[in-house]
Amino acid sequence: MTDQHTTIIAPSLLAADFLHLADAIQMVNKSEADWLHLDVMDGRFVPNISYGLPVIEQVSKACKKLRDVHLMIEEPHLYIEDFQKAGAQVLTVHLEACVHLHRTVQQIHSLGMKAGVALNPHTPVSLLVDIIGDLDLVLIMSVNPGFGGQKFIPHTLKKIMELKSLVQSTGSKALIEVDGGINLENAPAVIQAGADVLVAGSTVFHSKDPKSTILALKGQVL
Ligand SMILES: O=C(CO)[C@H](O)[C@H](O)COP(=O)(O)O
Ligand SMILES: [Fe+2]
Repeated sequence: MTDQHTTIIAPSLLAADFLHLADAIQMVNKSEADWLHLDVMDGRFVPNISYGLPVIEQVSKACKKLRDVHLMIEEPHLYIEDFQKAGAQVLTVHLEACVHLHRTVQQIHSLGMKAGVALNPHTPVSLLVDIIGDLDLVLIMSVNPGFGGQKFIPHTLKKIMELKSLVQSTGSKALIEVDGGINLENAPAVIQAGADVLVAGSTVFHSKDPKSTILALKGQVL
């Protein structure tokens, strides 16, 4: 999607203190984070409900970083324009939730957003062969979607490598984003496997010094 040499860090607001969202956004604005990751859960595609359009609209007004919206919802095609109006800049839908994935990607692009497709841990990378050329981003779920604070599933490292080969062999511009259970211990291996973007919720927002943790995730210790 963009020429970049350092890893993009996208803190996930899911792990922030919801009573003090403004503080969390100011921290992200002042940090070396590149994006803000926003997780939308509908209680149907995943067994949890997070936050939705009104929250993203307000967050977008205050957030100076790129808004990376991860839709864990059924029938996401019904809400593409709503999320664009709320301030989404990258909009990621789950392959498992889309019957007409190509049409949904076209819809996202027609509204001026970057389009991402997310894969659950059990969904093979090979299912992307006929869509990879149209994507700006692929999100590899490294936990089962629905909750923050879960443990990284090790076999997803192999999927990141498979996706990297697919991206390189097809000349796709898609960035590889990895989401779930990322911490300071596993981040180097995830980057080594081919990740361009690391999502980190608990590791950033539950740390004593979130700004330093963001730098450390990038491999630049303060
Ligand atoms: O999509 C998600 C969960 O479905 C979140 O982005 C992810 O879990 C981030 O949280 P953590 O870094 O705490 O695992
Ligand atoms: Fe996410």
